[in-house]
Amino acid sequence: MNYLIGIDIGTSATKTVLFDEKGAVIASASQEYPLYQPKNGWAEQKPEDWKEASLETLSRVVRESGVKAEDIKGIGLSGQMHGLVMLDEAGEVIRPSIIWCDQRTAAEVEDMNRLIGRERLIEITANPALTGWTAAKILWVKKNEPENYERCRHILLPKDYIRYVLTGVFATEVSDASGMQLLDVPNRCWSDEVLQKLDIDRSLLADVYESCEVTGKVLPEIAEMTGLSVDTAVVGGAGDNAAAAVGTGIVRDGTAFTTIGTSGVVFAHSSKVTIDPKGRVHTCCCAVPGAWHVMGVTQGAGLSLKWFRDNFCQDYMEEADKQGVDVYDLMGRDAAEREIGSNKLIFLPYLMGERTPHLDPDCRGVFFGLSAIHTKPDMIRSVMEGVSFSLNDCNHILQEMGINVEKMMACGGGGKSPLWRQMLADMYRCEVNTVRQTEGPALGAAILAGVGTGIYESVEQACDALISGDKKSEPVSEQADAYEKLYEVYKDLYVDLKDSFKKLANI
Ligand SMILES: Nc1ncnc2c1ncn2[C@@H]1O[C@H](COP(=O)(O)OP(=O)(O)O)[C@@H](O)[C@H]1O
Ligand SMILES: O=C(CO)[C@@H](O)[C@H](O)COP(=O)(O)O
Repeated sequence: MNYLIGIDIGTSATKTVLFDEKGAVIASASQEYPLYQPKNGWAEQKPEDWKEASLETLSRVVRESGVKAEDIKGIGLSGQMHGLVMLDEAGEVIRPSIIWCDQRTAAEVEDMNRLIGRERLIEITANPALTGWTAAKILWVKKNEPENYERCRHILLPKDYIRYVLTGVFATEVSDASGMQLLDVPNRCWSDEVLQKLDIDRSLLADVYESCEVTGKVLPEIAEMTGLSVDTAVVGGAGDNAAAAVGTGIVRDGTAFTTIGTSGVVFAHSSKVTIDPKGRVHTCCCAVPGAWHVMGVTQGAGLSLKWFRDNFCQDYMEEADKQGVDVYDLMGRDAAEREIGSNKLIFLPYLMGERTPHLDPDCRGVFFGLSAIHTKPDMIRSVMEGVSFSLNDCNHILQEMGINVEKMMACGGGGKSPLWRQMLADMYRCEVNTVRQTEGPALGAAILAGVGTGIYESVEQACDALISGDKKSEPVSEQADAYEKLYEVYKDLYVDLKDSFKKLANI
């Protein structure tokens, strides 16, 4: 039997899973790490933490599975997108990674529009200049930390740094590279024009592969440390959303998924390049060769619920420990008992600014309508509803663009919650389903490794063979009507508060 490994470098943790070629989980391990917020709106993580978590979880799955090293044919990498990793001549990390939800680069976004022109940038990179994307972060370091920029010899994305650790190779692939804003997305290669206009040296960037292509093999010292073989191939892999698409079988037109991880994403597969002229959703290459995807992004989805748990739910955490159950399940159980609209309490999930639909780094979270009647379960429900309203914004834009969605799946940590899935089904007014295989991005990355090493014929064939449907959430029309009224208020709130957010940011 052949075996494959998927490694997903998430924002909350790295999750590594060893699968057999039929897609069964043989062993899995995960390791968490912190998110640093040195200032309001800034977000950083340490690449060294990702490295330690990747090597530790790899060693654990290889050891615990008892599988022979030579039977592990390939590793696929998946990871949080857009993060900037800078390495010096010796391959050492220069500074903490500025990650996807960091919002410090408003001035650099303006610079990009001035240097390239908004329309031209969209034509080449399929997206407008975005604060969370890598190019603006590179310009920020260049301007604010010239000594670090001077020392920099290699610019990598989070999962591509792990590739370098495992193989010694500097490589990336089209899906994640799309989120750097330096890629010619329709033609799937670096854009000389963008690089030249932003004055970024091409030699700093890694070579670009397709997601299934083999990029290197495991280094001898890593094989020794983890129990892997030097013959194990490492394929391109994919950004976490493109990998989750493969892991949930979203590889054909008409299919889409909503993921609630730290961020929230509504993702639709597209066999052609489809661009929102207003730039509210992203268009990227997907992991299926010759195809793309469109996705709307909520900056603080699971992040909002985690923030609420960490700061206000000590009681739930103690109770969950006592009962030996998941704290989110306990919180969800109480929230499910509250009525739709959380007793007229509306949450705006803009804790880290917002991308879709506002593209606004300055907006922030709001509880609107607080009354003395409200209790903690109302607030938990309100957070979950607010995140769902934001995902509903994403879904509306995909519809407005004429993207036909016949099948909507749910995944990510928050996708495990039946309450959250029901909210999405009601707001979208369509079925929201899950797949039996819950490893999402890790499974997607392992499938890509299987295609690259010749175990599977194609991504589509592997998905058809390995992925099967599970739970269904059907929309309930009275609930959908109730959410629709609340959604109108939710949408108005941003319009009403936009200027106040800016004023507050400028103090
Ligand atoms: N049982 C659950 N019910 C609701 N939300 C959950 C549950 N488990 C996890 N979550 C949410 O999912 C988030 C983590 O999702 P995950 O996909 O693992 O994130 P990432 O890929 O960003 O590391 C948590 O922050 C939490 O908000
Ligand atoms: O920025 C994006 C997509 O554009 C995020 O989806 C990141 O890729 C982080 O993902 P999670 O840690 O939430 O999975």
